[in-house]
Amino acid sequence: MKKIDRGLYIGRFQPYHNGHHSVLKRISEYVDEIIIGIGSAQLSHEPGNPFTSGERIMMITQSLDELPCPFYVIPIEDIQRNALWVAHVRSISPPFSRVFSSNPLVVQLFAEQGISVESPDMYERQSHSGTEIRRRMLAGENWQDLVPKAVVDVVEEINGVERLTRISGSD
Ligand SMILES: Nc1ncnc2c1ncn2[C@@H]1O[C@H](COP(=O)(O)OP(=O)(O)OP(=O)(O)O)[C@@H](O)[C@H]1O
Ligand SMILES: NC(=O)c1ccc[n+]([C@@H]2O[C@H](COP(=O)(O)O)[C@@H](O)[C@H]2O)c1
Repeated sequence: MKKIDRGLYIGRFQPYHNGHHSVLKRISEYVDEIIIGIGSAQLSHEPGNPFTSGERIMMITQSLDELPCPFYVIPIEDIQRNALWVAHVRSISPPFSRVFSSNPLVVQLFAEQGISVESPDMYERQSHSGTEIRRRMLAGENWQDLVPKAVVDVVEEINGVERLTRISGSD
């Protein structure tokens, strides 16, 4: 049976931005397939987590139409027990042999289960973070240049900036 080198990349993607996009394009050069795990999938309509998992799936899928390897996007809800989280992820994900994340808790939890985690280099981190993009959306500043065009289209389709403004009590 052929062993497929499948990598798991986890994030909240609130929203998906050019930093995530550059990491995924880089990873796709050396794994056979990629699983993109949408963390905190149950959260939406909060200032720090404005978009639903379905909306995040649209952002990611539409941005990655030219990725050179197959990819899967799966929602992963949080659970109350960190010690069981890796088993939870494995129970719902396609099988994977490695993980990509820079989140220290994610790195620790997978390492404790004997799964190596690679932390890809950051891409222009000062501007390319979900926090900065949400701040710019609220401030009426340019956020569109920090995300793939497909993400701009999805945010427009769902009136995402208006939603974020309302739930942040900023209008
Ligand atoms: N600019 C970037 N370049 C490369 N990787 C990034 C960048 N920003 C975030 N990541 C990584 O992407 C993964 C998912 O992160 P996440 O979706 O929380 O993005 P974030 O920009 O850090 O969001 P937030 O600011 O909302 O916490 C994490 O491993 C994180 O380290
Ligand atoms: N106990 C848990 O449910 C648990 C533990 C570790 C990470 N996570 C999730 O993994 C994701 C990690 O993504 P970030 O790197 O974007 O923070 C987050 O959604 C976080 O909530 C969940």
